[in-house]
Amino acid sequence: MRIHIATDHAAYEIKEALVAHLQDAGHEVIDHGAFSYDPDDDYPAFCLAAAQAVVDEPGSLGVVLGGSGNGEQMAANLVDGARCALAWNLETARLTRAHNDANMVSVGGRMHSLDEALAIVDAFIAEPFSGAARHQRRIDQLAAYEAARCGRA
Ligand SMILES: O=C[C@H](O)[C@H](O)[C@H](O)COP(=O)(O)O
Repeated sequence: MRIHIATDHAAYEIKEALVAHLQDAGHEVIDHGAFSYDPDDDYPAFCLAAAQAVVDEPGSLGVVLGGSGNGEQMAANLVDGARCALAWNLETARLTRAHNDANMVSVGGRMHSLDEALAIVDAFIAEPFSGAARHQRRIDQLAAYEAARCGRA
């Protein structure tokens, strides 16, 4: 699977480990930054780029990392078509695929050990969307709002 990834300084080491982890698992990882450790960098540009890439490549998934994952999730969700959830354990990671068909996950690198963060991302990637009608109906309602807001409907 093609996976777009981004982080700011707060989870830079986790991103490096995650890229290697995902590549070892056979995924194609596209890194949208940060490309070096800079304690003063800002997450929006990295996360917006990753989210746009996910939307531009249906079937791909995205991972944004930061200290809490909060701002990274907010940034990603500003891109039309991005559905980014902040996952904070295995269950929230699985549920956002199964119920929300999330195409991106945000993880707070300061909230977890490295092993926990990797496991959260693994759980997110492994879980399929359930396809249940009630979940699709709700996703469609959000998409309709987004389309209207953007003048597409
Ligand atoms: O929501 C934002 C993220 O958690 C950032 O990674 C965090 O705010 C960065 O904080 P600082 O610049 O204090 O390292």
